Amino acid sequence: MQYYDEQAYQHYQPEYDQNALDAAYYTAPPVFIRQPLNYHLYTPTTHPDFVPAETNTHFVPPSSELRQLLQVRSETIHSIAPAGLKLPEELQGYHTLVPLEPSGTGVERRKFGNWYSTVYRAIRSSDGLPYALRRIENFRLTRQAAFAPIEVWSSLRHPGIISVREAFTTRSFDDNSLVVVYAYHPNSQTLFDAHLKPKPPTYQSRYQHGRQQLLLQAQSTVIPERTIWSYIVQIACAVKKVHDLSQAVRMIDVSKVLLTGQNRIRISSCGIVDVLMHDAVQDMMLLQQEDLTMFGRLVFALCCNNVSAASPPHFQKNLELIGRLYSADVKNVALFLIGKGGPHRNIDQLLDMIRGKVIQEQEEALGATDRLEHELQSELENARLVRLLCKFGFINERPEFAREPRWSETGDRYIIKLFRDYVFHQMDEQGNPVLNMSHVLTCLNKLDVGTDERIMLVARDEQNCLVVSYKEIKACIDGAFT
Ligand SMILES: Nc1ncnc2c1ncn2[C@@H]1O[C@H](COP(=O)(O)OP(=O)(O)OP(=O)(O)O)[C@@H](O)[C@H]1O
Repeated sequence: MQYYDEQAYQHYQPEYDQNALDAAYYTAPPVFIRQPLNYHLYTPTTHPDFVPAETNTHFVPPSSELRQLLQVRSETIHSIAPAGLKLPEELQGYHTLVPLEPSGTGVERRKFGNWYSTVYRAIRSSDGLPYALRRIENFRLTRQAAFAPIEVWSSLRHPGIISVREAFTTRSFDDNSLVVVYAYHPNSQTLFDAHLKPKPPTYQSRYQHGRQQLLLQAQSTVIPERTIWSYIVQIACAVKKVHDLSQAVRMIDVSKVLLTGQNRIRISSCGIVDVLMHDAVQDMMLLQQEDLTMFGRLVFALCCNNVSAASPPHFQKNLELIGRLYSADVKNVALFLIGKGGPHRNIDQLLDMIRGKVIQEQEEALGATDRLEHELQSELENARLVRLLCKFGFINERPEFAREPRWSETGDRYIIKLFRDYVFHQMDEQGNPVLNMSHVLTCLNKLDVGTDERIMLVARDEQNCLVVSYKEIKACIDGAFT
């Protein structure tokens, strides 16, 4: 059985030190002490050879990392905005706004078409859930009909597209703003931030003449080919879905495609361009062609680590760079998308070109569902054991009911008390308490099932002992609880 994984904590930074604790003890404000969680206290149900929980699979990180990732996401959801931002208290049924991007002087702002935009997280009052609100500043809606595309987008669900909830205009920011509400994916990053943003050099250690040296080294900016293919397949599937509905995505850009999980990307900001450009007459065929071109530019940008890699005057040089860094297939896809596939190219032709890669992606995705099912299995155990412990909590040690025959620790209830001692209060030869988590989990799992295995329960004074099966103890607990 694998339990507590020490390695999972080697990067753990306790958020306190003794001085801070002492100071906090004597001065009133309470401190939040974060205890490291035992992410690994679960009983595996399948041999790791079949569902490798420790290895890093394409979409799912190892168990310990996965749990920490989910924990950090949960912490992010509950974080609050720094004071003094003067954000609206309430906005069309949303509250507790938190900006998702830095603001203020010195922060470079890119435009969304002709408009500045800001993304906030906010809680929707009606369901208490977090959403992402993209606000387009200083936008005046001329006709209500401009919201028609939002209806279409809000009924579209696809794993490669961030779902749209609704859109509205508001004056709560002291201007005319358009707000489109999306599903919120905590801790997601734009592809630009994840891959193209210049990264600070890191220290690498190496040994020379028997001594360790730390050297500053630039981080590699080359995205592995496997990742590039995964992104291409995911975007292609999302575009296919949209084009099949006779719509166009209209915004495929490294700053608008989000990395929401390990190698998992989703197109964000859908529907906004449709509202902003509602008054312009549009030919859907042309817009769909434009989608493919934007997709091609994105592939160029990712492969060359340069947002404008597909633009003149360096197009040819960058094409050669792709040829050097990646296989001919990647280069062909980039060229096809950028326009060399002819004026009538379509998403189905692209999907035909990358069939092998789509199959590989499908296998990885099925592997990921197996892995997650395996992880869920341990959570299931978790929930059952918590329920069992709650029952124990209700039943054990009720001195106030000592004379009440239905509660007192006689008969069946005496067995429960002895079992509690057997599970939690074991002593070693020197009389020290034994804190053996795997013993506790094994006992509780057997109790949960009610196995026929028999154990010997010894009274504290060691004068009496009882041999009972887990099945009998389970019946005692159920009886007492009921
Ligand atoms: N649906 C969402 N869920 C979670 N985070 C999101 C969502 N949409 C956007 N974000 C986050 O909000 C931040 C700002 O998004 P935005 O699209 O404005 O990116 P940007 O890089 O700041 O681009 P721009 O300069 O165009 O504003 C990004 O960090 C992005 O990850």
